[in-house]
Amino acid sequence: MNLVRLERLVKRYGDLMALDHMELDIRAGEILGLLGPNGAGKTTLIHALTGLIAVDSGTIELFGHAMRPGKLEPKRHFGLVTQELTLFYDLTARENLAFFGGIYGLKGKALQKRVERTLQLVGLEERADQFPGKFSGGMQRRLNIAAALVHEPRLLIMDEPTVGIDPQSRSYILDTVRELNRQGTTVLYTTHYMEEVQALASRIVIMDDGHAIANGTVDELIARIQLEEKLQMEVSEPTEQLIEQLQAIGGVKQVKQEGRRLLVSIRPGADVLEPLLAAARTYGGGVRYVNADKPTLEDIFLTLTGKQLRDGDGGEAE
Ligand SMILES: Nc1ncnc2c1ncn2[C@@H]1O[C@H](COP(=O)(O)OP(=O)(O)OP(=O)(O)O)[C@@H](O)[C@H]1O
Repeated sequence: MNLVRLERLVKRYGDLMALDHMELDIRAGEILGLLGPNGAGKTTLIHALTGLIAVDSGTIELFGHAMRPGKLEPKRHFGLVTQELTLFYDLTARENLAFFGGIYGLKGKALQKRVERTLQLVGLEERADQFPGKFSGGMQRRLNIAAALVHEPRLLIMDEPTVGIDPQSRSYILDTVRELNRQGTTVLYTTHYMEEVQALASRIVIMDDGHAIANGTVDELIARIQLEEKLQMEVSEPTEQLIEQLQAIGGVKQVKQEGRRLLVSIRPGADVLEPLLAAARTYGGGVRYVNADKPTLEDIFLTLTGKQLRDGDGGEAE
């Protein structure tokens, strides 16, 4: 079932097409990773999807309702974690959450229960009565996420929630997203960090120049763009005969020698490990070390867009 369906969305800023016939589905239960370089249109997409801006054309369907600015009903069912923190610094953590819960019409015991549950989920129950100005950057981000969660949305939309925070808070946030998803929340997760999407997302959409250029799991994307796999092998005696034998194995594209190390490029999906090891045993005096490098999302991204993902985001987490 699709919670979100975007069809042929167009958003222009003057001559610039920030969204250029963008298509996107979000399926119930998934963590969808949305990746794109600076200026690809990710934030514009999120703003359009959540009714914060009007689009020029195309359709937006959220939980079966058509979405447009000013429409309230679909807004009850999602939580939005924006890039900028949306917190009140003269309210405590608990009061912040009570405020955001109140906006959604929660009150009394029900509100109190949700606030406590959400504080616990993001690990801030000990800090509940403190003001966010006293928090580390990572803790402020966690409170910001909690503010989007207190009404228990079906869909959580996160726009680069881990930019510029410490590794510990980052890992806490990733764990929280996984836990929420396990409990049934669908997640749209936008990030510059490849490894986050690779670790979290059940499906990935890559966006560039205002539209989707690829869509699938990491394995599907690798298979689709036919990236070669690489294997490093260290042998006791790297003879010429060994290299000839390795090159003759079906599926092996190229063998390069660096001292005792052999770098073997393999056609995608070719099952060559056993014959490689057998040749190395027979003609190379035995194998000392083997390491296989699968193509990463980074490789996929570079191949598809010709761009590095992190050009100038200025907010490395480490
Ligand atoms: N209000 C606006 N007025 C004019 N141009 C805009 C406006 N908002 C966004 N843009 C432009 O639209 C394009 C898409 O921007 P958007 O912020 O959606 O990209 P993004 O993928 O979220 O990038 P980033 O990762 O840098 O946040 C960019 O070229 C941006 O400069």
